[in-house]
Amino acid sequence: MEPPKTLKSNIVLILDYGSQYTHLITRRIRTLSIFSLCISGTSSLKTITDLNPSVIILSGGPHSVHTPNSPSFPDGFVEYVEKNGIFVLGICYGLQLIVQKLGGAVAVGEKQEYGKMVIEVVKDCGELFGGGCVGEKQVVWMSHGDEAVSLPDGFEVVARSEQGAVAAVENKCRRFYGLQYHPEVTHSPKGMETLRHFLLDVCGVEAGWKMEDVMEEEIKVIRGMVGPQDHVICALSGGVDSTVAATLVHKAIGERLHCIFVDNGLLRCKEQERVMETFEKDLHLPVTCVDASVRFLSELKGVTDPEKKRKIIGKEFIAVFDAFAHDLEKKLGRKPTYLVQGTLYPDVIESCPPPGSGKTHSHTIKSHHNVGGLPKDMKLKLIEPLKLLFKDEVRELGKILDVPVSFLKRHPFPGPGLAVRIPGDVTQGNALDILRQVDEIFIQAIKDAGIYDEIWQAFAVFLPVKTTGVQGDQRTHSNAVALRAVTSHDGMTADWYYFEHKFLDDVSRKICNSVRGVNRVCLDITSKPPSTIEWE
Ligand SMILES: Nc1ncnc2c1ncn2[C@@H]1O[C@H](COP(=O)(O)OP(=O)(O)OP(=O)(O)O)[C@@H](O)[C@H]1O
Ligand SMILES: O=c1[nH]c(=O)c2[nH+]cn([C@@H]3O[C@H](COP(=O)(O)O)[C@@H](O)[C@H]3O)c2[nH]1
Ligand SMILES: NC(=O)CC[C@H](N)C(=O)O
Ligand SMILES: [Mg+2]
Repeated sequence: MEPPKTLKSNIVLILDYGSQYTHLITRRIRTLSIFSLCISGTSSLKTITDLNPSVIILSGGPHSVHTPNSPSFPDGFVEYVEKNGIFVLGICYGLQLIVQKLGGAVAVGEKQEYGKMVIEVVKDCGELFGGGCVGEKQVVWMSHGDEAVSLPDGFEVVARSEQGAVAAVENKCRRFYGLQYHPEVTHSPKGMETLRHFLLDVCGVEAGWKMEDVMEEEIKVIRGMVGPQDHVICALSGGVDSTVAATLVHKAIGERLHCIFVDNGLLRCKEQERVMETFEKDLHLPVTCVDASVRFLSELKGVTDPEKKRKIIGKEFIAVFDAFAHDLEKKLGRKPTYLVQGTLYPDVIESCPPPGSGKTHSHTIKSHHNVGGLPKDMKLKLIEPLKLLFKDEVRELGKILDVPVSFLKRHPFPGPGLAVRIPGDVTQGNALDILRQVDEIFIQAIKDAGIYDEIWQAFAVFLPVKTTGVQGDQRTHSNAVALRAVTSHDGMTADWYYFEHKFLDDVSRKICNSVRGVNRVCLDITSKPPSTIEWE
């Protein structure tokens, strides 16, 4: 994206070192009406100077600054920023990079800090948190194993974690600042306030950039891509993303859009019937349902590696879409050339570094079936109008497009469905059947308790272990299941949901009493990070 000319001096440039959250930083800053742009952390000095930023943010990342060949800013960077009065903020790896490059030291920390932490402001009159707040505590989200053990000359510690580790540093004169935690994630409740204060008050950036109207822009792009006679197919899952994507594309090309819902054998209890009914009743979009469960399950038989499972699912989806395009060709006399998917930015971030995004140092966490899981030789060209948006933004867009609230409020359900909730072979024993029953009881209990909307996503997991139980005075050796419910804003970070004990007690008894083959119920109490939301 080209920076707007008029705001050249108000650009916040993000140098990406591979953090899973780099694009959240970009997004959060844009919500402050400040233009921000993300490029690779190892970009040349010329690329950086050409953009003429007023603030540079160095992102987090999976590498350690004390290991050889870890990514860094180019030679001459420090001299350039100091000469031009540019403010630099390092976040996590970025802080460690500043410390190390300017003459301090970073080492593997005595304790690692993952997830929720409390930090305390230890310096009065610091710039990052403003004056007069020494002693103030706040909850922040950490994800690091290294720590700054000695600071470069002129730097001061402004905040420490409750474990005593450096949490924020600054050197006012040289305009270098660092946060060891992630202010950009919503699990750092005061993070946005700190970013706003830093950019507006400390750096003096002027907020004037308005987010373009995504809907109008996307409609223009789609009309430009698809010829006036071309037909397009849309993979519709009944979830929020594909529903919003379909509605948007329908607005752009009308009747030439053909939606397909695939039963891949990995759906939840009665999902096919429920989804088809709601499409017809609420959405008024024509949808063809294809039952492809046999081919998906036979391809998955005996496969235990999570990434292999995801790739197989991605490939099968495309094979089904190709066959649908072929059928349509017979009917319409013209083969659809485009496939609409409701791919979101987090799918892309976690699957692979998107080309041109500057994300060249990140690790692949998992191949989302609709991104990293796609076959290389697929013929249909992709239309993914939501590819740069996060879930909460898609819900906003859905509202503008008048998508019924019933759709927008649905918990996400991944395309690979129950396959990523049965670690190992999905076809083992009657795992799918057991999981469907347990999931149905759990979700119904959540709805009955009136807490569905408080939870971002909830589901059951089939554990491929057998444990000993006593049921009806008989010894049983049956499966265990786990329950997972999380709160989140965009699926990039998540916290586990605090159920009341009575709810858990009721639901656990109900599961063991009604689902044959289960004699133990566990609760997943891990945040993301260190876990991911799905188990595979
Ligand atoms: N059963 C399915 N049939 C057809 N397409 C599907 C199916 N499951 C997933 N897809 C495609 O894969 C994309 C990604 O799936 P994903 O679950 O992330 O999104 P969604 O289902 O649209 O929304 P949500 O995340 O709210 O469930 C979907 O947008 C859709 O294009
Ligand atoms: O359509 C999808 N295809 C996939 O392959 C996939 N993997 C994870 N998810 C969903 O993404 C969100 C984040 O999940 P994770 O923390 O497990 O990565 C959660 O909402 C997950 O349900 C997927 N959605
Ligand atoms: N999230 C990060 O930026 C982590 C930085 C570094 N890899 C560490 O573990 O300390
Ligand atoms: Mg889905």
